[in-house]
Amino acid sequence: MSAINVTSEIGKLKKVLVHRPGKEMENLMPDYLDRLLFDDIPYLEGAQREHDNFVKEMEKEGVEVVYLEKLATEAIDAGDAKEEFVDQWISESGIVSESVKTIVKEQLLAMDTFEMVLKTMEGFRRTEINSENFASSLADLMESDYPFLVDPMPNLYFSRDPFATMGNGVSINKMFAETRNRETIYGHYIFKYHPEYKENVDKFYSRDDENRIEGGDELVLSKDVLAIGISERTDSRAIEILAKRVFEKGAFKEVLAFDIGEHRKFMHLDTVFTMVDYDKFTIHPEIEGGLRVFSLTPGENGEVKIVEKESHKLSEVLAQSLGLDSVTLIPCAGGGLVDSAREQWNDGSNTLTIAPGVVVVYDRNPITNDLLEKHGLRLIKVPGSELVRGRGGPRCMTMPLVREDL
Ligand SMILES: NC(=[NH2+])NCCC[C@H](N)C(=O)O
Repeated sequence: MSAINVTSEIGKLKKVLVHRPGKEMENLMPDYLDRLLFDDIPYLEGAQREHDNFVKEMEKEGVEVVYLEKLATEAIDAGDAKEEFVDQWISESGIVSESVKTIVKEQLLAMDTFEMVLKTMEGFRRTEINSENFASSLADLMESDYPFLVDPMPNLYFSRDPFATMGNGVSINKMFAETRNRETIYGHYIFKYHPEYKENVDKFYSRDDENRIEGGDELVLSKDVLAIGISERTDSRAIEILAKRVFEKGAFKEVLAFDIGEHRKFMHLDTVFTMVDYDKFTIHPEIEGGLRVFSLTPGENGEVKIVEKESHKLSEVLAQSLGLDSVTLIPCAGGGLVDSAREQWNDGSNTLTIAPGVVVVYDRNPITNDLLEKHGLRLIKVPGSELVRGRGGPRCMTMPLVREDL
């Protein structure tokens, strides 16, 4: 029996993984926001209040919420892998000087495992290491004006992206930017050592794979169909490789690849498209009409057959692949140029469905929310004005581990 079961985007959510924003947020600086994929600096206590409320609302609906930092700690302890983890984290940290590596390793190993996990997420300011204690390398001296020895990982609360569950398996991802690719170490250790997740979980992708793919692009439309965005973050080659592997396992029968172009504002497919009911989707109007969609299905001799869909109308493609007479696409903020741009930017289309027709949304997108309610959806509206400064919404902040089958 696998600890992972995710055969749709809308089946009743039973167990979900999140990360509570931590001190990594207090290592965001205006000069380095681009490097860390942020557009503003959240207020940590406000973001934590909003995140705690988000978790409470899911728990009120009967969802078991587990935290990445806790699962990673349990996995590292279960595998007696603290030094292995620290060595790997240091090798990916960007620290150049051997003496600094030694000092940082000693500091981390002196902490209890949970504290160590949180510190690896937070990063190290240069001032945390007494400069007299280490012989600087030339590289260190050249970088002395950069205030961090090790960058923080402020995007970790977007637990949707570093790995993605699908069927009874997982895609541990290779991510677009270095700042986020480092995040995948936690999922790697969970699926390597955690007693609940180290066995009976199919591994469809690995952080050691070459081509990039991120969980915001990976949607489980049904027990048979995956939708994956070709985007700023996900390479078409990665989709082909993943499709071949899920087909080999008999896990899915079709992968729909949506070409959404390479745009920061549409960084992932789930920023412009999410499933909210058996036959209803939120959509950003800019992708509704002329989207190139490719259907990947099992071919001869284990190959993948790829066909470009003739129709560029998403509604037709979805109805056909999901075996529905028709689907309803609900445009973000009603589709108006100004309103939909404003509300998509604040993740009006990035909804989390916790049961068919029951959807968690940010309260700050009133036009989209009103439209969703008019389509008969029950909304759970949560504040997110600090959380959204990282450009992510309720779907971004969650990774389903168990959903009931439909
Ligand atoms: N699934 C999502 N839409 N995730 C949003 C991630 C936002 C994050 N700042 C990034 O650029 O990666």
